[in-house]
Amino acid sequence: MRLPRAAGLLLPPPPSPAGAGAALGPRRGAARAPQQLENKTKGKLQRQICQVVLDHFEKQYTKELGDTWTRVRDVLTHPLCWQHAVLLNKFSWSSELENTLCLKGYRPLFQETLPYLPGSLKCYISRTPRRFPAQKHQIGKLKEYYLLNAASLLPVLALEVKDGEDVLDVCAAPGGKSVAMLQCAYPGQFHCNEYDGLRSRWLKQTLESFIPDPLINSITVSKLDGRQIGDLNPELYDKILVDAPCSNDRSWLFSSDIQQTMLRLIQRKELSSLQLQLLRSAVKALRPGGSLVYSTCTLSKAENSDVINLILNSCSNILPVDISDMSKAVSQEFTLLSGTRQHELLVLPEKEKAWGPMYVAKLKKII
Ligand SMILES: C[S@@+](CC[C@H](N)C(=O)[O-])C[C@H]1O[C@@H](n2cnc3c(N)ncnc32)[C@H](O)[C@@H]1O
Repeated sequence: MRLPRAAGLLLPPPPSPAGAGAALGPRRGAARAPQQLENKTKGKLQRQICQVVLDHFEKQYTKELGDTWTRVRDVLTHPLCWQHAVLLNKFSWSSELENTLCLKGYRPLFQETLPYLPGSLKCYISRTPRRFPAQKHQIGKLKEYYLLNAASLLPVLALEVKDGEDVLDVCAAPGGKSVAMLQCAYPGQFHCNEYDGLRSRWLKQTLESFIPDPLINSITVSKLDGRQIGDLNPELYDKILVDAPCSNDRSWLFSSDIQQTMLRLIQRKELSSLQLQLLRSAVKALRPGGSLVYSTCTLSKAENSDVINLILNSCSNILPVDISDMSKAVSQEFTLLSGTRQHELLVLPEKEKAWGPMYVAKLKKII
């Protein structure tokens, strides 16, 4: 089955292996073939930046982020400096894998004390942008690790899922954050939802690749419009993740279909309204006393703090939750936008810390 690429957890193609052509040796006459092969490979790997999107972002993010945007743009437009993290699967743990990672220069991502960091959540990163090979799906065999943008773990850590809690992942495909939550705790009910049919199949396949049998049977996977879940399942969950559909700055910058790109840019304004509706639905689905985390992988203020302000100003039973202790604890590994409020953070990609963009906000329901 050929599956679409992930939104939010996508990684760039790996850097071209050094000297790929040269490795074939210096035979005269044959010299052009490896060079051509190398150029062809490079061509595939060096994806084209979509100028329309870059111009659009340039205008908006210069206004919103000032000089910071220039540094972020330098990372976003150079996939060869993008990094990836290796999230270990506790259900298929291998000491050999950890040894290999260490030998290859990887180290554990979280070395500081965080307000919430279950020992079972293990993630390795490398300073250099090399890519660890992805594992193929094999029927009957669990995968040992998941490759992801390390910032994708921050919404999961902010949610603080504990054993026995009823959890909903509203926009779950391809499933990276669902898998990460299941590394942290054994929820009572775990409900993963994805509206898009194809992506929902992808989500199922991710869960089957990482989660063992008795546990996978207790997970509900649905294909609902997340905007309806609040009415269908009112006050059912202790913890909810709304990892919303968003502009996805990283992948939009490399769009190759100009018509689709123009349409996306025109429809971009409507994303905030969809995000707000998903949040309102999540608020309904939350039990009093429960909490939710909202996240996106865009820098856009309209899709981040503006959406959170709207929900805070329109729902009297919703309060912001202070996540500044977590922000402080992760500030060694992630570059965070300064001046955000205590209930939110924005990860800015930077050289050698090329994680994000990732916006995270935490809210709780009081009655
Ligand atoms: C940012 S991605 C989620 C990534 C996922 N949480 C992960 O970590 O792998 C957002 C997802 O929301 C889905 N989506 C879009 N509209 C939706 C809706 N109305 N209800 C539920 N999901 C929706 C998209 O198809 C997309 O898969």
